[in-house]
Amino acid sequence: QFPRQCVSPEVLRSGTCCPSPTGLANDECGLRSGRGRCMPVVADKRPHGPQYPHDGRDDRERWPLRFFNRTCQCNTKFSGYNCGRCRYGLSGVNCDQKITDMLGKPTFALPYWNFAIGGNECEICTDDMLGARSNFDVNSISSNSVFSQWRVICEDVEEYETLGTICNSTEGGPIRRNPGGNVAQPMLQKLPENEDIIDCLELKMFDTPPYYSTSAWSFRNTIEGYSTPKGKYDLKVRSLHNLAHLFLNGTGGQTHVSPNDPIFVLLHSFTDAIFDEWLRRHHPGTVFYPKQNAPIGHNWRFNMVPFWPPVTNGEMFASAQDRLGYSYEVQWPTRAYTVSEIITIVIVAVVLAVMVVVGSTACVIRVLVSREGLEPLLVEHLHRY
Ligand SMILES: O=C(O)c1cc2cc(O)c(O)cc2[nH]1
Repeated sequence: QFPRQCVSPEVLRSGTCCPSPTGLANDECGLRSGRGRCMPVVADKRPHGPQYPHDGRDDRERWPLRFFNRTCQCNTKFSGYNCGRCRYGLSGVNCDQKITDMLGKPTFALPYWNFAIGGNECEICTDDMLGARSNFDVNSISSNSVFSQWRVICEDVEEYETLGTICNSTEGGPIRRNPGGNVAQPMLQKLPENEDIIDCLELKMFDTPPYYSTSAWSFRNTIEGYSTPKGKYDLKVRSLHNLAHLFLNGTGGQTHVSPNDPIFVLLHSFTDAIFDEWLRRHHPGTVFYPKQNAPIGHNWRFNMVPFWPPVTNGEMFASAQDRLGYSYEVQWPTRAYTVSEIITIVIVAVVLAVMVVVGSTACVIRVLVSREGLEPLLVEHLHRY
């Protein structure tokens, strides 16, 4: 997540990540043209909750101070790690031209993997997409795929945990993947179902105490995949996002290396799209971040990890529309109706149709009657009886 210019040993030692957008000296963060300036990072000092057991040893604490204490702060029209870009909705050399037709014409699209199709096939694991299974080794990617020789970096967890270094390892072995092939754990051999997404979107609460992988009835923990798709917590369950990872059964199923498999990006853009749909149904205002006692990075107004440049969760959830100016145009499947529901719908529709026909016939008779001059007689009749 850090800009490449900031990860050399010297820059890391300095604790300052303030590159220049022009490459000129004394122009860090575009200072010369008023784009931004290099400023101390503000990180919330309140303690995080006790759930995560690596207190004092986790790089995400008080993000991003373990790595950098000075970063670019951009003036209103500018954005990016070096203030070299325009804020969303503006364009031009000086970022002073409004892009007016943003909503009508989306300017970008994200590829995704719809993993909620059930079954034990990885539809996108073909050689013209993310790579088929090798004919010679079930855990490898076919040599006809561009990803067959894709190497894993940062494989060595120990290097990271014992030396406390940022991963700078040389390349490891090739990506491993055997989708749906974990015979020892049949529950991980099947992808999530479409119905699971429909169920998790019904959950109204964004999160619930203890704001962790043990939370029940929490949309966050359910989409993450630590509870049933309806939100019931169960230690043994793996669903949705987690199940898609574990289904891959290889590099993509191991937390510390999974981003090395290019499927990771597609799996996560689909997960994000489900979250986006949840936000649109339940409104961003309902996203609940506790004031304290959430795990690292999750308390209200903490910087989100590992976002760069630093952004607090309050800023992030101000509103997707305000910050980003776009919304998805996704047609989500609705729940399939049962036979008895269909019969009820048909009966209600027929009754309504009959009422409309009878009502309009009565109107026609009434008009005809009044035309014939019989209305006074009719009124008298009604009064009498
Ligand atoms: O065991 C899990 O639930 C699990 C594995 C795994 C791998 C991964 O890369 C993730 O991002 C999540 C995850 N969960």
